[in-house]
Amino acid sequence: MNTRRGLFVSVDGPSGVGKSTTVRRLGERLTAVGVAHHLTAEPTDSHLGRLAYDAVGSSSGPILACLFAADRYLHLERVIRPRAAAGEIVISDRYLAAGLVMQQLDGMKLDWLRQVNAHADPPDLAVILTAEPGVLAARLAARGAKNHYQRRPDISAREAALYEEAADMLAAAGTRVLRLDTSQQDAETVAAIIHRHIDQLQAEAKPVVPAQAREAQE
Ligand SMILES: Nc1ncnc2c1ncn2[C@@H]1O[C@H](COP(=O)(O)OP(=O)(O)OP(=O)(O)O)[C@@H](O)[C@H]1O
Ligand SMILES: Cc1cn([C@H]2C[C@H](O)[C@@H](COP(=O)(O)O)O2)c(=O)[nH]c1=O
Repeated sequence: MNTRRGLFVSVDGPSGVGKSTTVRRLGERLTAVGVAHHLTAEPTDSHLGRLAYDAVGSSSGPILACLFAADRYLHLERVIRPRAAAGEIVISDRYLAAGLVMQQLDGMKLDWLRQVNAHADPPDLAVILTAEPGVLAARLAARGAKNHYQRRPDISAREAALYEEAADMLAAAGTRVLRLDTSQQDAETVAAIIHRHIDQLQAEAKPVVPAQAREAQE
């Protein structure tokens, strides 16, 4: 029986900073040491996630904010909460911070975005990947833009500043935030740092005591 407590870790950060690459590397590391985990992402591949994804570029800020938040709530109900409760390490490529940042680029105010997302569980660890704007722009150019946000000329500096602000806000609200500057560190090194923090969080968490063992102790 798995007696370790599950954890929910989100990985966010500006366009092209390396979220997907880092999450994949982290998954490989956890697999190598036999830790039960689940890699997931937002938008999800549910009907709501597809609706949100397809609306990017053609819908206004309020519509996008509500669609992405609805997908987030479904993600929590169907994937994040049940899997973490079953003892898995759930790692999401984009989560709440994306909702607080991307829709500001669509003209929405941060306070309103917080309210729309008020019922989204805080992650046990919110990783915010950062890099110098010049590095971000170079990574985006090398990989290629995937959406209309990434084709804006000043996107890297603007997003980097908004993620800093979102990280401050999450930390002030009591969420454990890990900011990692990836400008000089490859994805493997970044994944190894996150892995160490996950180990630390698990060591701090009380193990789940199965009911029978608890009764025997009492
Ligand atoms: N730590 C790193 N150092 C250098 N290059 C990296 C690092 N992490 C990722 N990359 C490279 O940067 C590019 C963007 O990476 P990736 O697609 O993982 O970013 P992303 O943040 O998931 O992008 P998006 O915001 O579009 O979802 C890729 O070419 C990837 O190989
Ligand atoms: C969670 C979330 C996502 N978005 C946008 C940002 C991108 O355009 C896509 C995600 O695609 P990627 O492959 O991860 O780059 O969705 C958003 O606007 N708001 C959100 O909350």
